[in-house]
Amino acid sequence: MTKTCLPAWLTLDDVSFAYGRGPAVNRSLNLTLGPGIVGLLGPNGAGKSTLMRMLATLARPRSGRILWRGTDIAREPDALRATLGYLPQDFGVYPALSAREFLAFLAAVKGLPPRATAARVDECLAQVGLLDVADRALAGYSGGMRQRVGIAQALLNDPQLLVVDEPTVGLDPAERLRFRHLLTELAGERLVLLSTHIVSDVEASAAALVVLQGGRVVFDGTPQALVAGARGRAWDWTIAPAQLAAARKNFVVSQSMHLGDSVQLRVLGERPPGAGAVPAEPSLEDAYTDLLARAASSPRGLPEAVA
Ligand SMILES: Nc1ncnc2c1ncn2[C@@H]1O[C@H](COP(=O)(O)OP(=O)(O)OP(=O)(O)O)[C@@H](O)[C@H]1O
Repeated sequence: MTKTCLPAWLTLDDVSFAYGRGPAVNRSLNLTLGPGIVGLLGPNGAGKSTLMRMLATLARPRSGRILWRGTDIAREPDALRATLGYLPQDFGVYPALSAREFLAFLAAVKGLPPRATAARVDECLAQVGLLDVADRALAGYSGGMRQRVGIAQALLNDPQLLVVDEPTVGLDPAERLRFRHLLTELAGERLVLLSTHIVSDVEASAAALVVLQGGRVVFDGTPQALVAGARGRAWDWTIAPAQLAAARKNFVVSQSMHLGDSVQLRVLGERPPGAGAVPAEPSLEDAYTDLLARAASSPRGLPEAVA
């Protein structure tokens, strides 16, 4: 996927982007991605959507190059567009249309050959599990079903690069799970770039993670490597409820659970937070929380251990 995996399908070479005055993506963006699911994690405002818009050829980097299989997409955007599927964060549907009508419309917009459209639309609806309800008006679809329509439209041209921007926002847990399974099924020989700020969205499926913060890549590697970076820095600590506010203020707390008259915390940091704290095995969520805290406190935004 990133760094270690070949072949390199998508390469970002010193990419930067700015809206007006402030940089949204800094000059140092360098990534090499291959097929499989790549989770793009980062807090709000990290630059995930901006990066995805550049990959979808909707925004041009201010500097640097994005290469799709060796071709600079700024010079030859069609090389990528022909094989790109994109589900934007703000994907909207025409509520009066059925899924089948809506996809047929988008197939025409995308220039699919008219004779092949009906069959391809049904294939895509089947892939996302919506064939049975294909003739129902989209107004009656749940949020999760609408997102699956979004994936179906992104699949119309059988893309090699599928860019999916925060697809699970607003979905209930069952729909979220179903959506994750769907992306795993679709990955195969595609590069699926899935952006989210929810670690569990990518925990089970992504073989590679890229973490952005403040427009910089602060981690690029496997989930296992991210967890390894937090080993020795996670502590379980049981305190009285009255100490909770101070603990939150003074330490990086990734989890807290009230147990009767005490509170059990998972704290991240170099040293034990206090008496009675015991070492713990960090989860991916812990490692991500730790990474963001370290990146935020580092002057260059890059923690030494993961740079
Ligand atoms: N159209 C715009 N004009 C000006 N600034 C923008 C615009 N879109 C985004 N930004 C700024 O660029 C930075 C990166 O935003 P971006 O939407 O790419 O982040 P994100 O990681 O996708 O965040 P979120 O999870 O909230 O969508 C932020 O500081 C944001 O305020």
